[in-house]
Amino acid sequence: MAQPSTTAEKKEWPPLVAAGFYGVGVAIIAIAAARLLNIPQLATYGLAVALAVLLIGGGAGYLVDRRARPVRNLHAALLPKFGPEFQRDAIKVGKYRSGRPTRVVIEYPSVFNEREEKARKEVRDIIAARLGGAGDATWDTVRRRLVVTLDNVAATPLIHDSDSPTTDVLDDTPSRAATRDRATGVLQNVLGATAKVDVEFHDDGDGDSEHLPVGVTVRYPATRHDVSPRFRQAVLTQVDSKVDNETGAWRDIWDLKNNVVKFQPRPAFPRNAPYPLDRPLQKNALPYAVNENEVQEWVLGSRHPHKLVVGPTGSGKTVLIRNLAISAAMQGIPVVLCDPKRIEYRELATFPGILLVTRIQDISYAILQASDLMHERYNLIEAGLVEEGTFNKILVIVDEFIIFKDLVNKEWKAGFAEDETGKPKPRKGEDPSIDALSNMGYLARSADVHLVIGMQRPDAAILTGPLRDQLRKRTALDQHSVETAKMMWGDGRMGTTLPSIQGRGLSETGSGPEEIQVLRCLPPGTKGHNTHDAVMWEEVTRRASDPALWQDVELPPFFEELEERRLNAIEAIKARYGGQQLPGVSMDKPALDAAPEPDDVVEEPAAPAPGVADEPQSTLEQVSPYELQAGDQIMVEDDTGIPEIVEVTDIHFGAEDGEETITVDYDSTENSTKGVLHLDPDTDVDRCG
Ligand SMILES: Nc1ncnc2c1ncn2[C@@H]1O[C@H](COP(=O)(O)OP(=O)(O)OP(=O)(O)O)[C@@H](O)[C@H]1O
Repeated sequence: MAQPSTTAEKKEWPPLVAAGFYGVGVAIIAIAAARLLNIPQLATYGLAVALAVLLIGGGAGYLVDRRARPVRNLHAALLPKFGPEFQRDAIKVGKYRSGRPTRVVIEYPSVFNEREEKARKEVRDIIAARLGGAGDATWDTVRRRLVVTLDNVAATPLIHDSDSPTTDVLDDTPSRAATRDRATGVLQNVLGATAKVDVEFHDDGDGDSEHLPVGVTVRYPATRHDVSPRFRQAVLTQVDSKVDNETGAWRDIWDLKNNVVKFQPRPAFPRNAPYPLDRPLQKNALPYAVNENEVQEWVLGSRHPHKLVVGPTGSGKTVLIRNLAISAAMQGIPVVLCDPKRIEYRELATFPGILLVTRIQDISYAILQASDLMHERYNLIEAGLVEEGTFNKILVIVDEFIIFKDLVNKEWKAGFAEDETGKPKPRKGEDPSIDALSNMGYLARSADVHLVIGMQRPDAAILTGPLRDQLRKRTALDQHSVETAKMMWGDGRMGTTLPSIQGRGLSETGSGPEEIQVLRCLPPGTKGHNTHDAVMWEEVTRRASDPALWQDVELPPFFEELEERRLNAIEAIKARYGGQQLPGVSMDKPALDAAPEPDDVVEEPAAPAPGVADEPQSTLEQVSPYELQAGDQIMVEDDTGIPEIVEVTDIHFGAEDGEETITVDYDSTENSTKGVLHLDPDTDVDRCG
């Protein structure tokens, strides 16, 4: 229904009637003049002129009217779309062929939203129906002008936005037309209303998939945003989420010079990407994943000095960090691998070049030692004895950083410092290793010390603190929460549509965050380990064991010291359990037995080691120091951080400077020594049940 016009329309007479009025007028004037002037011939001439006016004026008027009629009809039909502001003179016909318009320029009012594909299509359809023929519509959004060029011999009245492939559009089935509209709408929304979207389908596509596109090409108006990886990722996310294809995902290929982006169905991403043993390792490059096209490596250097790995339990974080550790070891780069969860990297305990540190105090010590080494290297550079960047590289990995920080700070606060008089006093602040680690973030790169920080979820202290810029080489595994996406990539949409596949995530690849699959290299004893993994692990171990690799590498002295502590701690534990090894824990080199394929692997509950299950197990319970009694067995750590069980012989309660004090005398059964322990009244103690 046409809306009523606010401007009064002029009454227009049909051309013949109007010419008749003029003719009669001329005849009346001629007759009147003949009578008045008494010249009878005037009436004869006048009637002849009136007849001529009637015939010529009527004919010409009819022709003019015939030309103007389509425009008039078009105006009436477009009025509901463009609103009352839209005047008839806003439609100008540039060219006619055989009396029908072939080029029309329409100036549309500002109320019309040409960004909506649906609205544009309605306008195009009206023009096609009123003017007939097929053609192009070009929208000039700045001047609010629509230029339509028509080939009015075409049988099917259809107008498409310019640059769309006319023949394809004409061949579209309704479902393909719907896909084309959808893709066009989605892409014009993000790349501008004048973006030209060309959607391709299989020539012979039929059945359920006939409407699924096999390619989309977009020519978009020049924009400064397209150089931003984040913008490009956002465009891809839109297409991925809103336009279907056969593989379920798209890849984007940008031609920034020509403002063109092509989308192609992305081949299914591999669930398993074996560690590329055939590929020669580039110097200081640690392979860890594949993106869609190639192996991703972290090149230890000043561009990306340190790496952050985020992944919830079971996402494949351990596998990724293990890849980094073994890649480094295979190049003769010593690795300090700190694992506060203690059992994630057991198989690396015997791996050449890798120092596995699992006890909280040892991890703190290892970090402080690495920090000292870094400062020592600075001394050497400053003294002109060694050139910057020429030391042996060292990789320091702290997995489960948040857990470590929490535990080490608890222990720090539970300990005592001495005041000026030598009396114990509570410690304040954080364990020194936390500060040392933060300083290493800034300084370590020049000393060829590189850090890997692993954690289950992004930690604001790391990602907003001073380490942030040093940790640009990031990987986040698993489908992201909005929070993770924001903290890791500054965009709450990134990674939120990732499939939940072990080892799948987003990684900073140099051209922005990209989807990756972590390389598979599973040692014996890990879930899913099969015969291929066994062969691979044997080869990886063989390569890292090459003596030529290590002959010029000087391992820092704390490597030996901490390794000895670890072995001593294990021996102490074995001794406590009568020399029996705990179920599932093996310090021996793993046997490379044939194992089932990954899909068939069913986790068997670990069988208890012979003898162990039958023996009464000691359990630890946390009790307040006030509950302790003489004769209780409690767990303490010696000066080097090795845990041992001791027997309480006496307890003294007192007060100093208004603060309660608790002192415990004990006997160490393992070392046959006596000792004294100062306990914090608010901190629980591990008592053996
Ligand atoms: N990239 C991968 N390729 C093949 N399998 C993988 C991959 N990543 C993980 N897996 C499988 O998932 C299991 C668990 O992975 P991983 O131990 O790395 O998890 P996680 O994130 O460290 O979790 P948690 O902290 O609980 O140990 C592996 O033992 C392996 O079977």
